[in-house]
Amino acid sequence: MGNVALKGIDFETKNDSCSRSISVPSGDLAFDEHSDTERDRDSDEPFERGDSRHPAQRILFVTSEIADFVKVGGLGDVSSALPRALAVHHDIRVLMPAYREVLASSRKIRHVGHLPAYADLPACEVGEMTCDDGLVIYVLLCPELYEREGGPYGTGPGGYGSGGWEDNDIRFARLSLAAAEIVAGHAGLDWQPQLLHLNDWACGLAPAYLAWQGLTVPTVFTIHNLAYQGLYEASRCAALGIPQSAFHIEGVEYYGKLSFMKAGIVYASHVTTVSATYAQEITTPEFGCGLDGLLRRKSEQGRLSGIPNGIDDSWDPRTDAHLVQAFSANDWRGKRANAEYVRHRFGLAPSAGPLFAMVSRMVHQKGVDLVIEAAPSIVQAGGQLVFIGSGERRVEAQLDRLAERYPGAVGVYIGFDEDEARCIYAGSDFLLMPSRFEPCGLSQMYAQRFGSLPIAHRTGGLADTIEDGVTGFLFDEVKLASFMQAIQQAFSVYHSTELFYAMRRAAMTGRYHWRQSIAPYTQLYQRISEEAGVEARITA
Ligand SMILES: Nc1ncnc2c1ncn2[C@@H]1O[C@H](COP(=O)(O)OP(=O)(O)O[C@H]2O[C@H](CO)[C@@H](O)[C@H](O)[C@H]2O)[C@@H](O)[C@H]1O
Repeated sequence: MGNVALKGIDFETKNDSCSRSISVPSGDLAFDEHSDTERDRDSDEPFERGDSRHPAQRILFVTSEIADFVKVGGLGDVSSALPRALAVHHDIRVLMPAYREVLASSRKIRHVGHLPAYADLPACEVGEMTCDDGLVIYVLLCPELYEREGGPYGTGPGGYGSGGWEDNDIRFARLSLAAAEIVAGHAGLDWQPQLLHLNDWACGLAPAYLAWQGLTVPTVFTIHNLAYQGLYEASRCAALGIPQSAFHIEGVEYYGKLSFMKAGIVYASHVTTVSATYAQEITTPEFGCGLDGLLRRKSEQGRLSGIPNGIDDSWDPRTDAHLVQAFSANDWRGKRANAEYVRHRFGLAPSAGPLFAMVSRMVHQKGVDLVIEAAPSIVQAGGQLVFIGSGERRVEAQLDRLAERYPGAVGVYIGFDEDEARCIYAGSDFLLMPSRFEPCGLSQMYAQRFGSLPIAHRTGGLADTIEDGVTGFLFDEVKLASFMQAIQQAFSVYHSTELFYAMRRAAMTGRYHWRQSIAPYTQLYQRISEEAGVEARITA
């Protein structure tokens, strides 16, 4: 079809089983080699450093993983990309534990601070490292807590859930307290943040430690996944320096246990999550993980909001050096080269049928059980499947059995490999994402950018970032019948080449860039700083 502009054109598939029409979104879809990315850059950058209407602030972004060194899932991506996006306007620095991977990197670490022991939390040093692009990362040097063989959360699959380190309460209370001490100016650094941006349960105690010290510091607590809460026995409070008076329903107590996640929600100035739909969903019993009442209250007070994640410039099929062949929209030969590579890599037979992929932590949340159930029908209809991920051992074993049952049609790689993941997004035709819940989801955005149409449950960020029948397919119920309907539509579209390519092109123009997050975060930082009575200093 060449470089056609689809503005205003409705594609009507001739196939009955997929008779919806697609009106291709976002105006001008004419592709040229410089298309959307450059246009986005011009239009989505709302603030300049020194914009007096929105004072720049000194922000400490606290995280338990960052893709530069160690990534278990989406939080690693966010921690790497969001501070860099916000740095166009703010003086933002990162704090994280000095894991083995951090120490093994070639970056120089300068000792800049010291934090004394507190309760059972050991003393530690603060190191400072500077990335090539100037991002400053403070690392918490405490070898007995962080320097060990295994993932950031434990030795278990994917690092989450079972198999967590036994002293995770101490490890992440230490991280939280360090953040509180740095913002209070007690670490001896020559830089003092005005605001803390905390992420997930591992940093949840930070606003609580501040509150218990009587300090009013603006804090944002971002929930990336409410299902992982950091729950510990009540008897651990003393070891973590948590006052007995805080162990009640309005404090850190959660059904008789201590909850780091709840501490973050209760004590932070503002709670965000990573999509508008998930922000609403977590106020309901179905998605609230027992915290929906508290979150409803936060929402009613205007202290809960959803700011969607984005993707960074590295996710661009025209320039991504990880790919076997770079490609742009309409250059389907380039995309096919990646498909051939993936087929070869996963031992699949050459095929003219569609290639379905799942790139995910293999856990209940992600609905991998549904994909396993759907697999025989997909294969029977002429499709092939590749899986890359790790997670629950039982699920991994099921995937291995599936691959044995369908040699040449199903390929499985149990493990984590970002390079391969990128090739899979580039080579696949459809990405399967039947998540039971999904706070935002990055994989579906990466897939769209790489011309792989997501087939996803209409929930959380998936509902917000996929346009059903335009850039992917959404289904309503986490049930095989509902999922299969969407898969059948995908097959129909695949066999209707013109429509398929139009959807691919529409998906590839998705405007999910971090630049779009700068304004909402900046406005939020400003608001809570004003509320906390903190004068945000203008740093021109
Ligand atoms: N085997 C493998 N090899 C290589 N890469 C792999 C991989 N398995 C997964 N990945 C990568 O890990 C990331 C997964 O991120 P997601 O946001 O989709 O989900 P996750 O549940 O981890 O994140 C949580 O936090 C993020 C961030 O806020 C939310 O978007 C999300 O909804 C929430 O569940 C993607 O970059 C994906 O490519």
